Amino acid sequence: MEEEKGRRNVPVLPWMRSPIDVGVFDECPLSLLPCLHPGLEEALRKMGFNSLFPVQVAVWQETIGPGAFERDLCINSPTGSGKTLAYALPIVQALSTRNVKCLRALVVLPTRDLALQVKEVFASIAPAVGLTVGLAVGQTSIADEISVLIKKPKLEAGVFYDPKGRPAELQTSVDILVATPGRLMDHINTTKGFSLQHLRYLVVDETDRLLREAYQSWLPTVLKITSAKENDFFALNHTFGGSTVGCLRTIRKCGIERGYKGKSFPRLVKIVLSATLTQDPSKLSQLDLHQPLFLTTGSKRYKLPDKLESYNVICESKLNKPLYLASLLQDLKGEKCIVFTSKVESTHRLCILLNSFDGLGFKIKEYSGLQRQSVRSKTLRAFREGEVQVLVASDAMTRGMDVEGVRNVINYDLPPYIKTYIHRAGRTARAGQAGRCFTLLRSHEVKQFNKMLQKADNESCSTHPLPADSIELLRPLYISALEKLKKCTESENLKRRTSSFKLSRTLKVKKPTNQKK
Ligand SMILES: Nc1ncnc2c1ncn2[C@@H]1O[C@H](COP(=O)(O)OP(=O)(O)OP(=O)(O)O)[C@@H](O)[C@H]1O
Repeated sequence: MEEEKGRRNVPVLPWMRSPIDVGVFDECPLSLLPCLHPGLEEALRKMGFNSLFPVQVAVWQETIGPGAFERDLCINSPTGSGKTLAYALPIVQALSTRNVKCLRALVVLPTRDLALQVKEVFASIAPAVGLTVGLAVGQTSIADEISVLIKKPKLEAGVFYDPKGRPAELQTSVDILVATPGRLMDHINTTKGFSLQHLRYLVVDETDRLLREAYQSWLPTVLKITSAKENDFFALNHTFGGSTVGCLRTIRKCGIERGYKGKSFPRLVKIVLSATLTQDPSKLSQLDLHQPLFLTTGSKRYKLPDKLESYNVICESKLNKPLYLASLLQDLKGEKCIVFTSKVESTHRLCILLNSFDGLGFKIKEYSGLQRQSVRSKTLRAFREGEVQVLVASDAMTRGMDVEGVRNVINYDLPPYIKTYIHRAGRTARAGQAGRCFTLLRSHEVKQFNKMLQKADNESCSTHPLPADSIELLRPLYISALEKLKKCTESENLKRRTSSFKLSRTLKVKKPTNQKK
């Protein structure tokens, strides 16, 4: 049985079997980091960073260091270990010598809030070396986005006009673009002047999440555009919506380097990352990786942050779970905390219920995929600024979100997979800080839960006791909170029914007019 378990942990792909262990790297003070651009060092110090984290040092070595971006990188490193800067810094440093402004680096993320967060990291360092960062996430109208991303070109050194192509009119005005797949595809398909022709770096962050869904085939589309040979560009111009691809060309050095040999265009360098990177060959093959190098931490497939403490909280019955949660929140005394539920509907109900508990004394808000993006962003801002202490969240919050000062994560619902546990728990204990993850369980679930934790090298998960008197004191408040929840749900249902009735009446009134037409 043990052997079988062991065998299951061995990656199928040969290049994954001899990874670089990020765990053997130490933090490196900025002053000792070889080749770091002085402008970037200054920008990092302004961010309060005086050294690079191990994963950042390891990636630096494979990109700016002797590795020289020769291999595509697959990075599996714990939550909060600093993966964003691990790719942002070498890309910005490598592009700092560029002469012509055009889109050279594309970073794709699964959600808008994550993309905004990553854009902030690039925006903190890129201007120090004269680079511009753009965002394509659908936060503003497509017209507004285009006005930022595309500009009328000036012919600069290194660019020549191609008489065979169409006249140069428009070109991308950012060097680095952070995008979500949907909006990226909108620009590829319809935005005049949006070109990936000069792309040198492609980052697929939260890779396993992005590979799980097709998202309008963004990946094959990007790979097709960027792997095209020089002669194919005109053809692609027609295939991908008539952008000005083919009009401008950057004259590039075509060295006899690994991966470049015999090609007139340097290959696209890919960096893929996650705290739970997939090892599935069929998924990874979609990325068309070039001599991939696997960087991971330790020998286990999954790793939790070093300073994360995991606890379970035993609830005597399913019905009383909210009571235990309220008691736990009280015990945590208003420390910044994220409570995870497994369904958007329960997120909503639980948030109303907690807010109906008189005297809990802290601000509680909901963050879920059911809400409009603008509402979510507002809540997130309030949580970051400390105006909200408890966020009741669906799994929309699980991945990548980085909020300073989150001391506790609570799994109100048992996470279905170890990957879910890792990403949820990873909202705390970030950047070497301490953090705690509590999971509310019924006693019969403890065995299953412990078994799941072992997959992440976590053998010890002790029980966090709640004072019995605090539960008893909260019980009457819980009963009245349930009443308030019932009233609130009824009034919400009534509102929903009324608005759908009004909508159906409006449609009926309009119908004859449409039929006439
Ligand atoms: N060199 C550094 N020094 C100090 N803090 C850093 C450094 N690098 C990153 N950080 C901080 O560490 C935190 C986590 O970084 P980041 O969000 O990149 O983690 P991650 O590995 O991508 O996590 P996840 O897997 O959850 O997305 C951020 O708050 C970031 O500002």
